[in-house]
Amino acid sequence: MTDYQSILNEIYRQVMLVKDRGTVASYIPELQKVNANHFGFHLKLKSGESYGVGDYDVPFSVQSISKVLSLALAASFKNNNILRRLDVEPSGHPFNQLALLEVEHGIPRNPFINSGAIVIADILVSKLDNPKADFLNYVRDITGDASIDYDPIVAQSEKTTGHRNMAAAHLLKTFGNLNNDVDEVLDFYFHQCALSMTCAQVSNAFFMFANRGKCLFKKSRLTEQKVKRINAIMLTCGFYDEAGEFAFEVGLPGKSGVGGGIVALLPDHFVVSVWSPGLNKRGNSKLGMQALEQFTTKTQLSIF
Ligand SMILES: NC(=O)CC[C@H](N)C(=O)O
Repeated sequence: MTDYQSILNEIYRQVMLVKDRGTVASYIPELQKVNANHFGFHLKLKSGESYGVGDYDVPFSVQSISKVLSLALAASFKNNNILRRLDVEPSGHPFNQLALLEVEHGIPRNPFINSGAIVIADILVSKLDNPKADFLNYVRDITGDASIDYDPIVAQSEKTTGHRNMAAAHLLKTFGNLNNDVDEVLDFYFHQCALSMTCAQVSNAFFMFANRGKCLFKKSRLTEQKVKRINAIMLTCGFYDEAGEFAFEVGLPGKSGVGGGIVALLPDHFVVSVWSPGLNKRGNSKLGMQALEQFTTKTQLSIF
């Protein structure tokens, strides 16, 4: 039997030797205060068994990792019109790029770049009675963990500095691809990104994507077919202009966030979550990518 804990310990030992941990995100001022030396790694097998090393129980700002959960909730509604309002192609550009949105008439390339996630936020604002509370309850529900919450300071920090997202939302509005009030949609989006979760909680939230739509203790609202599709979008678009590199090095569907978290999964096998706040040039966790590459190499478990 594979000794997962020893594999995690070995990865931890190796990443601790790395000198260049990347750069902590600074465009959201509150994120810059996070200590770059954190490192957490958590593995959850389909059987429910869990393994962790380092700071896997320390909460961090999940940022764009939340975009998969908002997509999952939006996709669970009938008549969501998702595929009429955005595409499912990799953008090959940074997550906050605006040029493509203008050229492509307000149809975002995919739900994981910011403009696409803002369209998904618009759908949720339309569908939910109390968008922020209902989305939080959804995340608590799929993880079975009522302690998960937003970090209001991070949300406020992004609200005061998120001019590119404001520009994206206004551009979407001019193309008729944003139905609600721009400020209301962005307030929801900034809170969604400011969810504070540990690696262990992120693994639990993403368990349903590795388990054909079933959460740890209950059925999710997602059909198997929708899970298959969301996993495909994670593989092709989860890392923006580094999606190819992640598939090449790690070989799993996954999603990153500028808080330094990455979650990845092998359908029917496991979910793995890693957190190291230092980012590479493309805004993905530098050590996180390295640790996941080691994990799929050592275990020989990837979709390829
Ligand atoms: N890649 C990310 O994690 C970006 C999320 C961040 N909240 C933003 O909108 O810029």
